[in-house]
Amino acid sequence: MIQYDAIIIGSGQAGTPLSKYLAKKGLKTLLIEKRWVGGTCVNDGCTPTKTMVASAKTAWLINRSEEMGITTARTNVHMEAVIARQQEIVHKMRSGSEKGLKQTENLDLIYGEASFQGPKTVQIDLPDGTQQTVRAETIIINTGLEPHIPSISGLDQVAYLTNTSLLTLPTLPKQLLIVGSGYIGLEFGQMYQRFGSQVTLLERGPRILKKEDEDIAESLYSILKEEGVNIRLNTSLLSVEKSENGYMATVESEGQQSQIPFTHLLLASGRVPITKPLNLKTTGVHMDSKGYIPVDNSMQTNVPGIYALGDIKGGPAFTHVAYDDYRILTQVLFADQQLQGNHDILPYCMFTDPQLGRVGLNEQQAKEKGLNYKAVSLANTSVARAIETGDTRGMMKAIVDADTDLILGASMLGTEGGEVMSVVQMAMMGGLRWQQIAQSMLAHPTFSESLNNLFSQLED
Ligand SMILES: Cc1cc2nc3c(=O)[nH]c(=O)nc-3n(C[C@H](O)[C@H](O)[C@H](O)COP(=O)(O)OP(=O)(O)OC[C@H]3O[C@@H](n4cnc5c(N)ncnc54)[C@H](O)[C@@H]3O)c2cc1C
Ligand SMILES: NC(=O)c1ccc[n+]([C@@H]2O[C@H](COP(=O)([O-])OP(=O)(O)OC[C@H]3O[C@@H](n4cnc5c(N)ncnc54)[C@H](O)[C@@H]3O)[C@@H](O)[C@H]2O)c1
Repeated sequence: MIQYDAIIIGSGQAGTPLSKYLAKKGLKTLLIEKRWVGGTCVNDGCTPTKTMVASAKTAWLINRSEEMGITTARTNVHMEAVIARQQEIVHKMRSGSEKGLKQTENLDLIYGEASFQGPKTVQIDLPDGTQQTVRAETIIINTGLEPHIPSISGLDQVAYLTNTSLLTLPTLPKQLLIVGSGYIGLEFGQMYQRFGSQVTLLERGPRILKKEDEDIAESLYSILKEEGVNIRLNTSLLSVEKSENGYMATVESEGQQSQIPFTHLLLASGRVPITKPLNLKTTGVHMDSKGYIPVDNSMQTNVPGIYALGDIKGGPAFTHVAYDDYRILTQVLFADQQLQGNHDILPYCMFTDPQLGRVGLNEQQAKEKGLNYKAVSLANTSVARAIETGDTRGMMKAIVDADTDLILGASMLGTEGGEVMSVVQMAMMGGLRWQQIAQSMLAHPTFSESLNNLFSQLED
């Protein structure tokens, strides 16, 4: 049995940089990965989807080029080339990351599935069918999430897709049925509608984006409808079966059953923690009812020496949160500090087009918290940069504290909404009051310049 100082299970957005950091600090470190280095983000999350969103935007821009005074020949989408471009970028990032790990002194990378045999002992099931056992005083779990597969009658008869398998499908689905209208459903749904599929999104709730403000969700809903995405709200998928030309779905909406034909099915109804294979019962590490591993402010589980980072610990599931967990743990282990991620001003961005950049509180959260707030919004039809660049869809919205004038949060639904949101995030981090943004000189004509107009409405 090989003894290490630290073992990291899962090469995700926290585990990968952490393994290099620990090894550089002189700890004999082992990183165990069952699939691909880089985890979800690099391989079947952020990188491939945003690469394909860019291809889909190109198709969309070409299709409306006449509005900008340019005519082109008919648009042809070559799915094989779109997928090849995406895979090339993914492989480049993955192999760059793998090379960096392999070149790090004091660091071993072993491909295989890890499971605990005790609080300090881990077994690795290697790809050749053999096992290896390793030990360490410090063990970090960074195993992430996987797609939730809902129990739907007839699903075993359908070669359904997930966010992983759709990324290597070389053909364009004719009729793509998507279960779930969360980030994954919306990003893929719009992307494939733009590539030329007829997309139907099923959402069992009464609206898309239930965690976002209703006016923001409504604005994005209209944008997607306008592009031809068929969104069925209050609708649950009951069963699927083979039909003459593909498949048939039976759905229920407000007590009524109806049928939807489809050629491909994407399951995007949420993601679940990968904890089962870890055999945590041998460690005494607690899981919650959904299988997430709760941690304290120092990222430690209830068992001393076992830590959990990234999506597996529950809470917001984003790459930058996992990376922040890595930063926090390095402070805890080497600077003896108990830092806490500042999730009050948590930023995130959904990469539909237009993007939805979000930071801090939205109006419904401010209401739920009973805060004394003011909300202000600006349609992008009033944003000079949006008019000039030919895309006035969406809106800007901000929430401020009515007592302190500090900015509580923003929702930026618009072209480069993520970038404009980041400007507001910096203002929040710096403790600026809304008047300072309303009266500051911002470069003309940028999207961010319209923050002047957004916040100056509060002067009335
Ligand atoms: C389609 C999609 C798009 C996304 N887009 C964005 C985005 O634009 N922006 C954003 O911020 N976030 C995005 N996310 C979320 C983001 O990918 C995750 O939040 C992030 O990857 C979480 O990182 P992590 O470190 O927790 O784990 P992961 O990146 O999920 O890595 C976990 C790793 O652990 C490995 N593993 C699991 N069990 C074992 C085991 N027993 N033994 C060994 N290895 C194991 C897995 O194979 C995996 O490589 C997206 C997610 C998806 C699915
Ligand atoms: N741009 C980004 O940052 C980005 C992009 C993609 C994913 N992600 C991360 O991945 C996580 C998972 O995304 P997701 O979209 O899979 O999950 P989600 O939980 O965000 O959304 C799932 C949706 O499916 C609906 N649903 C669930 N079961 C259903 C059913 N049987 N029939 C109809 N609707 C059903 C839910 O009501 C919900 O609206 C996100 O929370 C996010 O953190 C981030």
